Amino acid sequence: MSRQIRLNAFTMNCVVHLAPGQWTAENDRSVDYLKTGHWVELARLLERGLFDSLFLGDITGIYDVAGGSPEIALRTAAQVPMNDPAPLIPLLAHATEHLGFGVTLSVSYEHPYLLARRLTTLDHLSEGRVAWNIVTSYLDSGARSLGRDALAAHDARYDRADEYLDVCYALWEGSWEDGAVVRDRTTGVYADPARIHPVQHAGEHLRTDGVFQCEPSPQRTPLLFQAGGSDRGTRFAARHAECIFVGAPTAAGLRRTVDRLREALRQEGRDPASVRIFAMFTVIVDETEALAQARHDAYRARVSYDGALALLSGWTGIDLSRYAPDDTLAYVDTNAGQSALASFSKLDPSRTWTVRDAVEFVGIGGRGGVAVGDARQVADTLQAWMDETGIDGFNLASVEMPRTFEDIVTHLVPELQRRGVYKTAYEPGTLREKLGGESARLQAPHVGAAFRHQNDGHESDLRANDNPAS
Ligand SMILES: Cc1cc2nc3c(=O)[nH]c(=O)nc-3n(C[C@H](O)[C@H](O)[C@H](O)COP(=O)(O)O)c2cc1C
Repeated sequence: MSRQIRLNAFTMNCVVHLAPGQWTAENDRSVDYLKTGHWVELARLLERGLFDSLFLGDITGIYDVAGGSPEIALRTAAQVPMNDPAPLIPLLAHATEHLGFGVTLSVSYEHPYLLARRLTTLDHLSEGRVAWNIVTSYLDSGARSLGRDALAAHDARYDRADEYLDVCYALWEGSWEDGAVVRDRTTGVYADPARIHPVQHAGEHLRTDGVFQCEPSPQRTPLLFQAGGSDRGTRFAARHAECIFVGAPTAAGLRRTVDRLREALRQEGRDPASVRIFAMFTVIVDETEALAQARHDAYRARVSYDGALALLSGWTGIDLSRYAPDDTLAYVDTNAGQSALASFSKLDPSRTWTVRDAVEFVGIGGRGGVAVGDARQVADTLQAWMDETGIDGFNLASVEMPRTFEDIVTHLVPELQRRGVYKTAYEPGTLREKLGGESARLQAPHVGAAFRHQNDGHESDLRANDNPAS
């Protein structure tokens, strides 16, 4: 039987996500990102299309690498202005029943105690439908805005992130035992203090000493997503991620990334098939191939080259405005996102990219593949990418908001269902269970499961510093 294709919608709480220039079209609703009704309608549309989740990217800082200033990004709205994604989630959870919500939160600028509390709150209010996209942040402008001299070194960001995750696991899994919440109206006891444990951690980067402030949410640890593809990022993903988000413009390049990730999972002692890998992708689908092509041509004509240049320069950390458009992109290690530059250089040696090629490519859908056609053609392409690369599904970006997602729900989803490669109903349970997890909670051999309090169901005699985060 053909493998099931999973779909998430990939967007950000802003005007321009991965399609600079498109907001200027009369029918495009991207500027409505400030309105609650816009988001509620989008979430309901995605749920009608049985998407697994609305995946919200986020960045800290603005794109000021191109031209050495924020001018281009501000003028073209290239991921600025950008609102906070997290407050959307309770609103959208209330408007839907099954749709999951991926939220990007950086580990670089806030203490894990606060971030863990925010995610627990979201997991409660969505009844277990939250995923966390763990990022370490790659913009120097963000570091400076938050009072740092500069962005921390690339691999050091991941080292600190490893410790950060250990503190989060201890808070989510180890502080409150199952059964600690008694809620006994007769005795007036809400929680049993004997079953609630302070987390004591004094590590290289982080310290905490205290009881977690929140009672356990349905998933405790939210479903964990990660998206960094450098060598160090891949090791981080292999240790923590339950879902991995990758982006490469060609199937051959993507295959290399996926193979590397599955191998890293094996080395980490995890079943490589237990982690779901999603590829960034853009679909332009319509009733006929001619209609889809015409739409694609119109989109191409509207791409803001400057906006795309600002994005790609920010992702790679290289000011591409300083190069001639016909210069070839070559790989160098940078302190920003290493995998972004690799996508357009060393990842697929069969293809060379000039600066212009890469910027124009990024103008529709970022670093991911693009499929244009009628439903059968697009379904063929998605199935071919699944087979060729070994991914589990796609994070689909929009070009025209919300038309791209409307067309997917109207044309593509029924075609995938007819082929038996797409669900016809949601699975019950939390987001982790809907995505194939055996339980709402993290399970061994995932590293986070080891932080669970071992004494569930019995009188506690554990000292807090028995906790593995100590
Ligand atoms: C598909 C994809 C999506 C990403 N989305 C975000 C995001 O929303 N916010 C963010 O700060 N970083 C995002 N990143 C960047 C990564 O989290 C990471 O910081 C960056 O790729 C640098 O790490 P690397 O050198 O290991 O690739 C994304 C990366 C990829 C590949």
